[in-house]
Amino acid sequence: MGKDIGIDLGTANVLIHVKGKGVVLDEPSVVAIESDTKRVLAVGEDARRMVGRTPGNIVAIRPLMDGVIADFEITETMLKHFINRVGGKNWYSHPRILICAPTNITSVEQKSIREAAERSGAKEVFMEAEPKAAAIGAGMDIYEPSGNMVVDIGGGTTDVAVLSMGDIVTASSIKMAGDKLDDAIIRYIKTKYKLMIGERTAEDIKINIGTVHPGGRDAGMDIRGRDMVSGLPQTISITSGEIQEALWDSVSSIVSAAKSVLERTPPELSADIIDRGVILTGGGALLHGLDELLATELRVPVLVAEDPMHCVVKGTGIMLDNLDRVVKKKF
Ligand SMILES: Nc1ncnc2c1ncn2[C@@H]1O[C@H](COP(=O)(O)OP(=O)(O)OP(=O)(O)O)[C@@H](O)[C@H]1O
Repeated sequence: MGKDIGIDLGTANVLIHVKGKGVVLDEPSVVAIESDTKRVLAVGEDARRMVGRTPGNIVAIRPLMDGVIADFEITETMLKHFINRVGGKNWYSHPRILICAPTNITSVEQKSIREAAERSGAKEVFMEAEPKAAAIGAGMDIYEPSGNMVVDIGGGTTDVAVLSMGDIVTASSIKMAGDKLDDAIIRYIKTKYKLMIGERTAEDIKINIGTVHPGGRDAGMDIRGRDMVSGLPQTISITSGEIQEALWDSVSSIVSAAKSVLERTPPELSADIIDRGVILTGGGALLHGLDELLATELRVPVLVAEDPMHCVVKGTGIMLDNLDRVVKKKF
């Protein structure tokens, strides 16, 4: 008998839940390949360490971009690799797979996610909207007739949704999330200091000293990059205040997306959201000060879910228990 598995196929990370076992895999969505032979050299964390550090004939690819598949073959290779790793020799037959996707992707994009899962060995593929899985994984009771609002900020997309009676009432999905915040930091440092830094450094800055709440954090960091004028390596010091400035425009789009969903929400459900608060999930929920900024802007309580990066995959795990009943094959 095959086991059912739930997959959070994210732009930044892939997480897999195996029914009866829990979350068994949490790896970056990166594949390193030799460009001339197309041979796969590493997948996941091993490949991530190579990002920005590969010699000419090796490329470290992130096959998903903005929440959707950018490179189909590499996504399939990556999924197969991860599914085999968690199943090992124990897959007696092909598993049923529940996989999540952002809410506003096109039917072609949906089809390509489904096909990648099918070609990775699934017997049957079920798809579910990411914010629904996130809300369930965050412990919200979305099956009651009351309003629950979730903001899931990943690497590629921010998905905002109000859910009631098991379904999405209003939603918005924007291609503004962790990756674009890193890009904003790269651009800021390039413009202000004429210093080129890599994606990994930008992410480290965001996590270690970044904030979006005025005066919320007062930290500093020495960073290294390549001076654009001399072409030589250089070290500079930056502060949390500068990163807040760098992130301002990008974070404003996340705030606007959340506002627009609230504005379209029926008043009874809005009243429930005032009582229960908005729940933040995804890695972006950990961005320093985002909860406070959203609470100020939306004028409702905002809470970060426990273990926000695991909410979607945990949600798939809970839905696996009732796969035939609660999940549609299409959404
Ligand atoms: N402490 C932190 N502060 C700010 N951002 C963080 C922190 N920890 C992780 N992140 C960011 O969270 C993002 C990854 O989150 P997550 O794994 O939820 O995304 P994903 O599910 O792969 O993406 P998507 O749902 O968009 O496809 C990355 O951009 C990462 O930089």
